[in-house]
Amino acid sequence: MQGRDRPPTIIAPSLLSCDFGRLAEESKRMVELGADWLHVDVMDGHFVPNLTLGPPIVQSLRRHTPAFLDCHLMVAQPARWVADFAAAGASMFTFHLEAVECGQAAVRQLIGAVHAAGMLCGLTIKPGTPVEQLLPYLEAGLPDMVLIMSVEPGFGGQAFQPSTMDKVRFLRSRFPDLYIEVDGGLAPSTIQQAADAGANAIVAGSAVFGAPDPGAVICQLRGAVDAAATAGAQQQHQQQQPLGAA
Ligand SMILES: O=C(CO)[C@@H](O)[C@H](O)COP(=O)(O)O
Ligand SMILES: [Fe+2]
Repeated sequence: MQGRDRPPTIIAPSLLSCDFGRLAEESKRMVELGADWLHVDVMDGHFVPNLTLGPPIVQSLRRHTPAFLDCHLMVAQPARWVADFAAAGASMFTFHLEAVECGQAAVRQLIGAVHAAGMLCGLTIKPGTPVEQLLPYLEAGLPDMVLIMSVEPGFGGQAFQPSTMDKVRFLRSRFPDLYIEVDGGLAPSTIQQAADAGANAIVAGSAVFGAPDPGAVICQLRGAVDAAATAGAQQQHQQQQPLGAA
């Protein structure tokens, strides 16, 4: 997914905030309202203190939608689940760096296994994990995406942590073409901070599903990210002009 240009704006409603009894309809509705991806939060009650869904539900959902399923694995031992998520039809398999206990070699091996299984691979970190821990993998061009958590993983509806945007700024300045996703507390009231920091992929659960007009919220989130990307590109262009050029 890496090229020379800044990656496209992606809005990914988090299905964690939908009515799970109507998962297929809600997924279709989000795509019709302009969602680019569907964000699927997988929690195991161990890595995080909450329990959600696993491969059988992803497989059922896949029968109802061709949408990009952006699976965020908040699980211990993510390597155990690669084959099952691939078979279920997951598009992106994003795992937590904190969940891999055996060091850099194990992380590299897991990224390779995700790719070999036919999925894109994302790497994610909690708010307390230093962003530098991602660098060995990014410098080697291994993950397709980085997910910067802007809340402690485990629950929807938490308050956005603005300090986590420093990590996004840091990554965007070094990797202009990297897919950088942010997740947690994103809403019309907080999107500007994520957009200005350089995030291109936005996960939003409660702000979208809790809104009277979810389509308008998707549109607002997209507008803020697009505008910040355009402003950033203009600034870069001006900086590249020789002194005295118009
Ligand atoms: O991964 C998570 C929570 O752990 C998220 O994907 C949440 O589902 C986002 O929900 P909001 O903060 O947008 O309500
Ligand atoms: Fe998530």
